[in-house]
Amino acid sequence: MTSARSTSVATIAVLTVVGGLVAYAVYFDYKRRNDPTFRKKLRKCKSKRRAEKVASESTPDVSSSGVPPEELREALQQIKQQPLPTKPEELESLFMSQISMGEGLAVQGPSFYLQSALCFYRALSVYPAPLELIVIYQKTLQPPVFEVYGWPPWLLAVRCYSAVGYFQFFPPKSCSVSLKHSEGGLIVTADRDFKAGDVIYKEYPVASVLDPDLTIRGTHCSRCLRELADSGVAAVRTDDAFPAAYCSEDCATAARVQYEALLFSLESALPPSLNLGPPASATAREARRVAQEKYIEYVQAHPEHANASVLVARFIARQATAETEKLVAKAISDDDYTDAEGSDESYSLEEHLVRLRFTLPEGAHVEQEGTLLGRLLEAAVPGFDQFVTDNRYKKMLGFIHYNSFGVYFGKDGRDGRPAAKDAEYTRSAVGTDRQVGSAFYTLSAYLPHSCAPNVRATWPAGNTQLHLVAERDIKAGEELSVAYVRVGAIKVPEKTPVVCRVRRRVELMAGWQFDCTCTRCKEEAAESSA
Ligand SMILES: C[S@@+](CC[C@H](N)C(=O)[O-])C[C@H]1O[C@@H](n2cnc3c(N)ncnc32)[C@H](O)[C@@H]1O
Repeated sequence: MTSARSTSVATIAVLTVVGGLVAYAVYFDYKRRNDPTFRKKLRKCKSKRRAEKVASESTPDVSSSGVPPEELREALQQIKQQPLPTKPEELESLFMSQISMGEGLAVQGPSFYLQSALCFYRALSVYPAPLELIVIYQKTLQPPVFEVYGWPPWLLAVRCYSAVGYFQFFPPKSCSVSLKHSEGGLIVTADRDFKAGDVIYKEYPVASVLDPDLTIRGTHCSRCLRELADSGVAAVRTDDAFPAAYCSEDCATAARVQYEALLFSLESALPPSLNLGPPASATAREARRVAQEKYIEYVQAHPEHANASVLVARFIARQATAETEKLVAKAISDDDYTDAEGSDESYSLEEHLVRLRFTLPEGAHVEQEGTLLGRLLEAAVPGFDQFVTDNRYKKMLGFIHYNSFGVYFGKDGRDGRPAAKDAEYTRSAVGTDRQVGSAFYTLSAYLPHSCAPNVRATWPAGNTQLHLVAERDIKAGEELSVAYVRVGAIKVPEKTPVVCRVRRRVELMAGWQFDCTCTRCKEEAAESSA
């Protein structure tokens, strides 16, 4: 694959095949081999882009198309409102017709560029891997058509949702559970019988973060949260803006590839092989450093959502880099989406959030934090700030905060976690105050709470790999539930069941704003009123 990346044409062909982008790959390859005009156009575009790149000293002006932004926005809005087909064959046919119409319009001259670009945009919106398609567009379309979008490629990529069915691919069959619609929303059910103690599935988080006190002490891996004394290798430390120590070269590389390079380093946020722009100037690098410093200072001074804030930043970065990972050789294994085997990523990462419940965090603090994160990302990839609007940031924080797990090791977790003034709740069967850090898991996020849960999230590997273990025998089709809070005694047993019940319910209300309706709560309420 590496050698194939030496020419754009080969890159495109390889990328499309690697990504499983059959429709366009077949179309593109067919045209490339059989259509001399297309080949000529491709060569012309390539040399023009090369000449432009050499001539250009600064970041290209992405809104140089001459199309007024309002007109463009309105046109895109209209496209978004058009209903999309649901069947794969209809989507494919829509995709092909838009591509072909877009190409037809593009060759008719500048007055058709907007219409042509809109066709390509519509094709993009039904495409499962938008960034790959954008790269193909960039390499094949005439620059004015490409640039008429007025947005840089990354921004477009993360804006586009896959229209291909999420439930078709998620959760992966190997997890042995299903997501089902029920009256109360989505539930997770067992695909087969399990015995007490069985591991139902294993899952790595999309984003994880070490607790602030451990980050400062540098005792645990910043990515997999493993205790460094346990890892048997010297910690790999980085000089990046955000303090980080890693248990291994693998973890350090994975963190770098997935989020660190984009968020907290001064290196290019885009893999060089994507060739998406000139290198950043010294001024741009300094602006980036300042933006990172300001964001970090702000997050550290506002501990209310300290872990969730970093998780959101890492999630956003992960979302962007996940798309590019498909384009470049992977430096890490494939196992950080749902389980150790990886999953079929025919949907965008953000689709994992949109079906979950969330609370909307309020206050100027959240807005300010979103703005600072937007500026940090903008300094790394121009245009990215438009993606992190106040409202959007608030929602993402709400999703992640509401659905994250507290990662703890051993039976009862750790002692001595500093008490926070405003507790940041995470789901934890031993209590948030015994965790080493927080993590967001795409599949486990769907698990509801029960005070008598039938499954338990455990971390027996001493890192963020979650093992979902059956607490008792489970029948196929049974709904799975975990404890979001401590439901039994840990070290200090509560004196009476009533005290225990009240504490659980208070914590659930404070952390997740719901009144627990589980069978145990109902039974205990009936007993105490009898
Ligand atoms: C992640 S969701 C659980 C899956 C959920 N059925 C859904 O629609 O996504 C968590 C939400 O489910 C509801 N929930 C979970 N456990 C509950 C419980 N024990 N009692 C009442 N509501 C619960 C609450 O509204 C909570 O906000």
